[in-house]
This record gives sequence, structure tokens and C-alpha cells, in this order.
Amino acid sequence: MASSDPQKLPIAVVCIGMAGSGKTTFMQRINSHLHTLHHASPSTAAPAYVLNLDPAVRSVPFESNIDIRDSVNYKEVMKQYNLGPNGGILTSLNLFSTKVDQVMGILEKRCLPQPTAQQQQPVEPQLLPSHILLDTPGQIEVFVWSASGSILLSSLASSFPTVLAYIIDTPRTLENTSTFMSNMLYAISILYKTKLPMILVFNKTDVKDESEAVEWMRDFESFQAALRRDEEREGEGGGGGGYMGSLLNMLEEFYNHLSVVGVSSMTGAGVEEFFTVVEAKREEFEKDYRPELEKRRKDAEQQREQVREKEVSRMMKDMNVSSKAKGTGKYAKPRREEPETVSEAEEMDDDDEEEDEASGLVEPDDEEENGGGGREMFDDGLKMRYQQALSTGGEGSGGVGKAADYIMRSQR
Ligand SMILES: Nc1nc2c(ncn2[C@@H]2O[C@H](COP(=O)(O)OP(=O)(O)OP(=O)(O)O)[C@@H](O)[C@H]2O)c(=O)[nH]1
Repeated sequence: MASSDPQKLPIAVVCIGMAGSGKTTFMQRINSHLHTLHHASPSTAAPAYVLNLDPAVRSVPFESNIDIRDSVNYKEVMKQYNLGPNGGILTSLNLFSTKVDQVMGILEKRCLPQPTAQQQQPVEPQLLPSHILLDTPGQIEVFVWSASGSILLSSLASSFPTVLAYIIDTPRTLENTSTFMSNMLYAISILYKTKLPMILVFNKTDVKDESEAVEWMRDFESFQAALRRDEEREGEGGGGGGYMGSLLNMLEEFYNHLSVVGVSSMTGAGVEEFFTVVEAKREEFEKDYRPELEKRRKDAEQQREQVREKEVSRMMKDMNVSSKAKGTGKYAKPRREEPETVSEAEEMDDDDEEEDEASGLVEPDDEEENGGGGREMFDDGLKMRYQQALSTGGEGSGGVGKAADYIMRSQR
């Protein structure tokens, strides 16, 4: 399942999780698992392509192919822009995201089959990585809710099937029901924001296994019982429990569509199962996410087209108005014959004065009277040039489709 298949595109696994949840250790574990497969069968399994997007991490226990720290110096960014740690991470990510084209170029070159030149016969099929692994900063909000995070994720998802691995510190999240609920709400808000398939990875199962968490997710009664236990222990009133209960009711539907896996990054338990779930999510990506992505891309293109049209017609209108005001273009005064006598010259001066008094903006209705086919052709050419100029104005951020649609569809 984790071996390279020439038919399949590599799948990008983005590790997201709260600080200390074990993202980096998990990355190290799954990376070493893929390396082990590679060593066992060098001709069929390639090692993963690894990216580190955490600018603040001091050292990572795995070798990254692309490391944000190679292009952005987080400490220097903090100093130069007079920022705190979160601002420093955000600005570093922003700076890095300006190179997203280069990053995607490298990824596509390294992870997608390259067309071979006709005269060059391929000696043997290219062995491409089956997975692209990404580690992200522990400050989830900085990555998930920032423009740079969205740019990086949407660029990645437009080239590769992409899944999110949301890493949870199992012993900590099971300390009480409110920590658990906060973690779940966080996960769901990320799902809602990114609209990417997500796997909940309950990490550190060597300390506490994930069965209680899974029960809380699947069985409303057991979560309510845990809520009551917490209330009794902490001496809370019934209000909080009612609130949590209704939250759980609402979230039950979401839970059914999240894949859950228990892992110990320390011992390696559950890693095989994780990769099985990743493959299932690949199918979900192809079935639900890709069509949604295409639809969003089309909508965004349509929107851009409309804006472009509007801009062009506004510019054309402005051009008409300004040429009328200046007396240029079709409003240019016709050249007149030179006066032959003094009385003729005086008459012409009088006409000029009358015209000057009446000058100013001409009502649009007057335009028709002036006619002029040459001007129309000039306008059309100009319009085309404006349209071209605007259409090469770069890709917008892309219209954000209805997340609810995607989630509703994935629930069917
Ligand atoms: N027992 C146990 N400890 C783990 C496991 N995974 C990670 N840890 C420990 O949890 C702590 C945090 O792990 P990291 O991998 O640094 O967590 P992180 O999410 O990358 O942390 P940030 O870099 O701060 O975002 C370390 O002390 C790890 O040794 C696990 O599966 N079992």
C-alpha cells in the first residue's frame, strides 16, 4: 500500500496539530517507515519527499528535501520586523509562500512523471515517491487561517491528492471532556476551512490508547456519562453539560466522516493502519475534493471574467468621456480652412468662443449623432488590448466554494 505505483500520483500528507501533540515525531516515524519499505524493495518503493514548513523548529529528526528554514531566517524576520514569535512564524510563512511557484515546480519535477524526449528511450520506469510529507508549525492557526497557509495548501491540492493528518495528543485530550471537545472543534474547523480529507491521528497510544476517544465520538451516551463525571468532579452546574451535549449532537454527523487511527510515534504501532487509511482518503479526494476543486476553479474563472468585463467597459466609458472632454478621438474638432479675409477670421473667432462656452462633458445620447466607424474599430482594438492586459493579471485567490456543500456531499 505504501509502495510506488506508476499509475498513482504521490499523495501529500500534511501533518497538523497543536504544539506538543507529536507532529515531528510522527513525521519521523512515517518517514522512516517509508524508508524501511524502500530498503526492503528498492525497485518498487521510493522514499517519501519531505518538506518542513515550520520556520521556528530548532532541529528536525529527519532529512527534509525542502526546508522553509533554508529560505527564511525566522529569528532575523522577528528582529527586522520587530515581531513576536507568532508574528515571526506568520511573516516567515508569508515570505515563503511568495516562492510557492518555485516550490511547486520542484515538487512536480521530483514527484510527477517527466515526459521523456522522443529520441531518448526510457531505460527503466521512473521510481517516484509515493508520498509527500509536510510538517507544519505547532501554532495551527498561523498555518491554517493565514493566506500563506491557504496558498500552500491549495497549490499542493491542485497538483497532488492531499490529505490532512490531524495529530492529537491522546493522553492529554482524554484528561477531560472539555479538552476533548476543544480538540474536536478545532479539527472540524480545519476540515471546514481547508475542505480536504482529514484523518484524526490519536498519537501517543503507548501512554493511553484511543479507544475511549473513539467511544466518545461514536457513542453519545458514553460522552454524556463522561460529561456528568467531569461535572461531579469539578463541581460544575448542569449548564455546561447541556451545552456540551448539544454540541456533540451537532458534531455527530461530522464524526462519521472523519477517519480515526491510533498511533504511537514512539513505538511505531498503528503506522501500517495509518497508511491504509491514507489510501482510503486518496479515493475520497478523487471522488469529492477534485470535482469540488474544479468547480471552484471554474467559478473563480467566471468571476474573474465578469470583473474583467466590468473593468474594461468602465475603462472604455472613461476613455469616451475623457476624449469628449479633451476633444480628442471622435470628438476631435475638424481642421478648418484658413480664413481668407479679415471678416471671415472674425466670424471664425466668434464660433470658437461659442464652442468654448458650451464645452464640458457631453451627454452620452449625443454620442450617437457623431457616428464614426473608424472610432468603433479603434474602440474594439483598445478593448481587446485591455482585456488581454487584465487577463494576464495573475491568478486570484480563487473563489471559496461552499464548504457546506462539500461536507454535505461527503456525508451522503
Ligand atoms: N510517549 C510518547 N511520546 C511521544 C510520542 N510522540 C511524541 N512524543 C513526545 O511528545 C513530545 C512532543 O513531540 P514533538 O514531536 O516535538 O511534537 P510537535 O507537535 O512537533 O511539537 P511542536 O514542534 O512544538 O509543534 C516529545 O517529547 C516527544 O518525545 C508518542 O507516540 N509517545
